[in-house]
Amino acid sequence: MVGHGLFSLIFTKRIPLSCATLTLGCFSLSFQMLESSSVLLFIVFVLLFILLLFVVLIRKNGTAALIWNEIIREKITNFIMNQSKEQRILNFVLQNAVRGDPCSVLDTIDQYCSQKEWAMNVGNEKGLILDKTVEEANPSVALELGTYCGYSAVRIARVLKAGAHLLTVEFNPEFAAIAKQMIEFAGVQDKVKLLEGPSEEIIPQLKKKYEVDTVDFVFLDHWKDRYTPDTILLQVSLRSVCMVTNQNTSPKNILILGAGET
Ligand SMILES: C[S@@+](CC[C@H](N)C(=O)[O-])C[C@H]1O[C@@H](n2cnc3c(N)ncnc32)[C@H](O)[C@@H]1O
Repeated sequence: MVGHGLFSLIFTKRIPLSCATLTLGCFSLSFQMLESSSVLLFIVFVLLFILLLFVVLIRKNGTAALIWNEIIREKITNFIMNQSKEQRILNFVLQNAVRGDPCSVLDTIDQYCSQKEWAMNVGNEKGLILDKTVEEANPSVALELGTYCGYSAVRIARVLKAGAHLLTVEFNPEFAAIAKQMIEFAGVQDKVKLLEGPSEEIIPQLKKKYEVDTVDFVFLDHWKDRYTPDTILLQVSLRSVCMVTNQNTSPKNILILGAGET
């Protein structure tokens, strides 16, 4: 009807042609706008729905929460702050812990990781079992595979007897650099030697390069696919007495923290 009226107006020349073209253009434009705004609205609605689903998933599902926190959120924070999570942990310790006090360093790391960002330290709960196991083994030479930021290295070093020392192995250069600063700040640097490199290369060199004949205590806390091969390597290369791990996928005769003896 509207179209017919417009055409009759144009053909009876009651309005100029350019004006009619403009009116028609306005009509089609507003129709297109209406169409595109409803498409836009639909897209916004779908995105909001996906977001809602994602939030529910993160709250209900541990894996989704881990993916969100460890991959997406952490990458975004790293990008915005131009800094890694491990660097943020170290900075928090440098600003809030007491220099030369290992317990204060451990408490500060625990505080940061429980309140701000989760990190793969052994933590206080398993840490208490680790302390007890080290004290019982009373090692002269202890070995840790997987230093990360140095949390467990500080933990082990602070309960070692006088004259004893810990060798800790880390293949990630960034983590190794952070752990060195953490160990120094905690004041246990005289008891800890950080060996940078993959465990599979370091273990066979322990005897010749680092003059280690026996390790009295081993804490396996690196990637779990290396547990069995590194245990075998340790048995071939050295005499190791007490082995402790943080995971339940380890070889037999190794104490699993929090799970008793296997
Ligand atoms: C679970 S974290 C260690 C946490 C640390 N023990 C603590 O409780 O503070 C595992 C660490 O092992 C290191 N790692 C994994 N495989 C390794 C290997 N084959 N040699 C040396 N380091 C390794 C990783 O880079 C990571 O920093």
